[in-house]
Amino acid sequence: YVWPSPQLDALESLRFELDRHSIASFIQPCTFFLFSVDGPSGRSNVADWIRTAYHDMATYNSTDGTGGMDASIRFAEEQARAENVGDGFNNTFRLLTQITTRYVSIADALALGAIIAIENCGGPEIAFRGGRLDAGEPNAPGVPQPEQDLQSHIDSFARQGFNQTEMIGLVACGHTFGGVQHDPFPDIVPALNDPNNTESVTHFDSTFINFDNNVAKEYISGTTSNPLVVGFNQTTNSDQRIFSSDGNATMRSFAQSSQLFASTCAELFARMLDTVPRGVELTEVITPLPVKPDFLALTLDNDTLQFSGQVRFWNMTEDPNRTAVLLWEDHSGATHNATMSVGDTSTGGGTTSLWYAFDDPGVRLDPVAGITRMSFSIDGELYDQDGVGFAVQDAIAFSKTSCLTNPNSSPIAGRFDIAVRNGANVTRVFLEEEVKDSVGRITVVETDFPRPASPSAATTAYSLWSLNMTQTSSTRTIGAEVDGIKMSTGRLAVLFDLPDC
Ligand code: HEM
Repeated sequence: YVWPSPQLDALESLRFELDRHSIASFIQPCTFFLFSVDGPSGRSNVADWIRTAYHDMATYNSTDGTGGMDASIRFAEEQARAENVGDGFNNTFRLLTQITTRYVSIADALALGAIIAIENCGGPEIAFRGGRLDAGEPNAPGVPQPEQDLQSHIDSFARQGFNQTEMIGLVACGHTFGGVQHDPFPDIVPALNDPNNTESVTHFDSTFINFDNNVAKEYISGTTSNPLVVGFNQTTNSDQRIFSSDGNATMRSFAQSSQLFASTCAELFARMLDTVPRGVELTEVITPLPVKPDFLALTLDNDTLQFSGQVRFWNMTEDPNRTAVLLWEDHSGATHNATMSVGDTSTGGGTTSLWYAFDDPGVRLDPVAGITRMSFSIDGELYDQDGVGFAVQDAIAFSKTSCLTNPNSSPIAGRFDIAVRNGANVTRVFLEEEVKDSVGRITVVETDFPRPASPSAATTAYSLWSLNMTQTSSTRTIGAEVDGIKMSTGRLAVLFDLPDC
């Protein structure tokens, strides 16, 4: 995709800058389980997330297009059903809702969590698309249960959009992680009284914390202890019935080839996560941008416009001899350049990225000339998104005239000034505040800056729009409507660091 795209940019960061976001910290190491009470529980966040994603999807009805990945399993009413026994679903949302924003739905967070868990615990790379929408109410039931017979499972997976071979695959792919707990399934697995497995989990294979084909190898060699294969209760041996339903052909092929198992699972997991209610349009598969600007900020300081930001170069490591240059074009078509300084690195997707910065206060621009787009040059090689450049919107900027009108009040009060470019088609400037609706979906509440009756000129190029506000604990950012299109600057509207008026 072409940068900027707020939703794709946000999803791309979560997917590929693992060490900068909280998701990865919950699955490092893959044995990590945040909710253990009495020591090692035998459970993991990883297994919880993957099972939750499957149970969310399993309500899909391919005939009428209802159900699917829409985070409806967050509703207590779904979790109260026998098909969703256990606290793993609640645990999952307690962690994964930490990364939801207006751009990242709860269902996208769930899909991302499952993908990052699988990939980072030995699994194959899985194609990730974003754009799932969160259900406003529970879906109809439909998750398979171990005591159902084979035909019910074949029918159930067919309703979900998977044929019999794919059913065998998806169950094996899921059951390479985790196991069955005694508490929710006392009729399937025994209490273990093991201080290293406090929740009495009988695991599906001997390597239950990571992805591999041992679930198939141990099944075929007859050494498995999968409680849904060799459980003492025949009725609940659903994996046994499913795995053997084609004469073990599929499981044998998985046991023989770890590569076939990995590639089959990559495809089936992607399809599972992309099974969404009819009408929901997913984005393209998100791949890392080779060059990605971020944290851009424009600040009007008297007669200069300061432009700061960072840019990430995918799969690049530091080299002190390199010259990294920011190039930008102004409204008159002239180009300018500045050398960037080397900043941080970030890792994710098995790759290290290098960040260059044109950090605070950044480069100084003539406000009249402004900026329209930028590109980057590394040792003379130009990065300009195939000629389109990286568009920069200078219609609005934060103005340094912003100040505290009442620094001693509680909460403190101040005036936020936004500089609006003269001649730009800016119809609104507003505060954005992300709030959760009654079912946990994030929406944005906007508070308009009054349009000044006679704009006070900040410079020859910009006029000020002002809003008096008090400090609240919630995070607010600045947005505007430019040429009829809403945009967010991402700029935080915080009062604490402003000078007194
Ligand atoms: C007929 C289909 C299936 C049945 C009857 C079934 C049944 C079960 C049962 C009874 C458990 C134990 C849950 C617990 O103790 O908390 C379990 C765990 C699990 N299932 Fe399935 N499952 C099926 C398909 C799938 C599929 C398709 C996936 C994913 C692709 C999946 C992923 C998991 C995972 C990751 C766990 C481990 C959870 C943990 O250890 O906390 N299952 N399954």
